[in-house]
Amino acid sequence: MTIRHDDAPALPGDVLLRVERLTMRFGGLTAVNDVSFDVKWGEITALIGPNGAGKTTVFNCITGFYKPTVGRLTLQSATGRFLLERLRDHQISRTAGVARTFQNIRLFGGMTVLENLLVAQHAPLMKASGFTLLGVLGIGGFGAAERTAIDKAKAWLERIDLIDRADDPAADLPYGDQRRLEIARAMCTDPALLCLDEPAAGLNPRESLELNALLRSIRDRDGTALLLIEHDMSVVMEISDHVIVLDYGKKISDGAPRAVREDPKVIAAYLGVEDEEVDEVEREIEEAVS
Ligand SMILES: Nc1ncnc2c1ncn2[C@@H]1O[C@H](COP(=O)(O)OP(=O)(O)OP(=O)(O)O)[C@@H](O)[C@H]1O
Repeated sequence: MTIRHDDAPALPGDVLLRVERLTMRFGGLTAVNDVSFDVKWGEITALIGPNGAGKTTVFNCITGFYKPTVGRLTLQSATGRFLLERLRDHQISRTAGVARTFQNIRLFGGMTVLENLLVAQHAPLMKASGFTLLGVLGIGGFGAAERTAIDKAKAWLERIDLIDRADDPAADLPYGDQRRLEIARAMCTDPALLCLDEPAAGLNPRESLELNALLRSIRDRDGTALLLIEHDMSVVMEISDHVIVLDYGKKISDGAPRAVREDPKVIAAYLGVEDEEVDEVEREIEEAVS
C-alpha cells in the first residue's frame, strides 16, 4: 500500500520537516507545549535544553513512539509528503525515511559488526525475496539484493574505519566505535532525516571529534538532514547549523548557534534563574559584551 498525504500543505523547497504547534500531555503534565520549528535539507539541527525540557518527547512524537496530543508533523521528501502523526512508527522509518538512534546504544551485541549493518537492510532484502523461500534460495532478485546490501555495509564500515573489525561481535568494540556503528546502521536505511538522541554522551574528546566528522560527512555527502538532541555544548556549537532551545516544554529560542548562545533567555534557562530575573541576566550580558 502506498502511503502519501497529498492533502497536507506543501512545504517550502528547503524544508524537510515542519513541526507545528506540537503538544504532548501525559495526564496532567504537559511535556511539550505548543512547539513549532523547521528542519531544513542539508542542515544539522540541534534540539537543546535543560533536563526534563521535553526534547526526547519531541523525538518520540516525530518517530512515532508517541501519538501527539495536538500538532502537525509534515515531512516532505523525494518519496512524497507525509503527516507523521498519522503514521505508525515502522511506517515513519520505512516509508517516510526517518531513522533514529537512542540515548543508550541498541546494537545487537552478539552479532558481528557486519551483521548489524545487514540486519538494518532486512526490509529491501525481504522485498527482493518476494517473501518466499524460493526467493531467499536465490530464485529472482534476492542474490543481487544481498550483494548490494553487503556492498553497502562494507562501504559504511570503510567510512567509519571499522572494516578490520567486520567479523567481531559488536559488543567487543570500544564505546565510541559502537556509537559510530549505530549511526552507520541507521544510515544503511538511506534516511531523509536522521534523529540522534545524545550521540556524544560518554565519548572521550578524540571520539567526539570523530563523531563530529562523521555527522558533517552525513550532512554534506549523503544529503541526509540531521536532528540531534545534545547536552555537550561544544558539539552543538561546533557542528550545528540551527539550534532550537526548549525549557519546561516550550520553545524559548530558535536560530543560528551563535545567536542562541547569546540569547539571555537561554542563558537564564541554563543557569536555572526565575523568569523575572531574565531582564537582569540580559543587562549583565550587555554589560559584559560592551
Ligand atoms: N511516558 C511518559 N509519561 C509521563 N511523563 C513523561 C513521559 N515521558 C516523559 N515524561 C515527562 O515529560 C517531561 C519531559 O521529559 P523528556 O524526557 O522529554 O525531557 P528531556 O528534555 O529529554 O530530558 P533529559 O535531557 O533529561 O533527557 C519530564 O517531566 C518527564 O518526566
